Amino acid sequence: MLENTIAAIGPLDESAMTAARQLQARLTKPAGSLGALEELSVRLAGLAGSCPPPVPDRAAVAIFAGDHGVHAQRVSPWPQEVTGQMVANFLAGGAVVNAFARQAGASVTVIDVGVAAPLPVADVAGPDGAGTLHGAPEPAVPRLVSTPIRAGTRDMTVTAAMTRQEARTAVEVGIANAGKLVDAGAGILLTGDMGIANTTPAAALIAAFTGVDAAEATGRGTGVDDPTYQHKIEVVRAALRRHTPDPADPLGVLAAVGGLEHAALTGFVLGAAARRVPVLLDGVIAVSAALAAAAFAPDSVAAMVAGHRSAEPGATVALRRLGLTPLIDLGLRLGEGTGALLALPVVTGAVRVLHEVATFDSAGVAEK
Ligand SMILES: Cc1cc2ncn([C@H]3O[C@H](COP(=O)(O)O)[C@@H](O)[C@H]3O)c2cc1C
Ligand SMILES: O=C(O)c1cccnc1
Repeated sequence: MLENTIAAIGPLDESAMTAARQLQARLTKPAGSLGALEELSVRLAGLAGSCPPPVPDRAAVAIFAGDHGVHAQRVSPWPQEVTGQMVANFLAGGAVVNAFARQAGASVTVIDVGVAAPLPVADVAGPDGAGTLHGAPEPAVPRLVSTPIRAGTRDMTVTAAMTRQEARTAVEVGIANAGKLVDAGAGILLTGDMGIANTTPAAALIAAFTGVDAAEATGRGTGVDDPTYQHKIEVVRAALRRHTPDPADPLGVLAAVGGLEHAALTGFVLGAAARRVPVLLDGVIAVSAALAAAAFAPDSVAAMVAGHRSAEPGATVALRRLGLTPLIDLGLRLGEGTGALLALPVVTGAVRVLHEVATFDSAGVAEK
């Protein structure tokens, strides 16, 4: 499945992009006045192979959840059980991602690729547990997809986080879920993540794929103090020294220093690119996975839209390498898919312009 997906990923359609540029020039606004939205609309036309491209409606956020053996190195102040507890919170509709998904009208799917604790989902009451909704579209009930690959990764400072086969299975779970959501009608996919300690493998992936030092790729995650931050950098450095991952072998990099949700997100991005559907990236976990996707298939970058600039320094390193400019920059450092959801109306707006705005000719507006 991985090889077929990579083979299906191709470049943008130049003629659709030319048509979109020409249409932008005829719309009733000064040329270039929509800034980054104009180039985004052109790129989405190239991705869809049509002008205008479809409005990216029926947005779907996929939250890949997993645990991390490297948690044993005390790289996060939070106990590992929080991963499963937050999954239950997502399913009950009570997390920040749920509030933003209701606002954006996006569906929420949680995919368990390796949460260590048994999920306490039997107690989940449903979306009404989230309290009163104010004027939001009726929320789709968050769904759980249960495809655990192992009960968390191994500790990457001791051994490879995953076998190559486990990493491949996780990538393929991501591809399969992208395909299922697109088949169900999603016009845009959004990345989400949950996994206590997952900013540590994200930093290791970013250092491995870009070659920056561990100190540049590593951030404070949920908010570690100064001594823990220095220790976290050393943990990332030790893992890289142990495995010397080869950036030309993305499956090997994911297996050595990645996480189950990072690998699944890699597949999710590849799956979106293969189906020529845009994938809106969230924060540092998403962009670390996007680097792996770009290593598998350089053309997959054409399907990626950077939702926001995470406060994690590694995110900026990764975005620079991918050549992506984030749509919003609000100092967020939460994950879950929250930054991607906030950026969704920007993407929808960029495409809606091509569908709905009058031309100088049709509206009888004089040109300069
Ligand atoms: C209550 C809570 C909700 C979260 N939602 C996302 N994350 C985020 O924080 C975690 C990564 O940070 P670190 O590497 O420092 O552990 C991930 O689970 C990520 O999704 C959360 C973290 C917590 C504690
Ligand atoms: O950028 C993110 O997505 C992020 C940052 C800190 C903690 N968890 C996620």
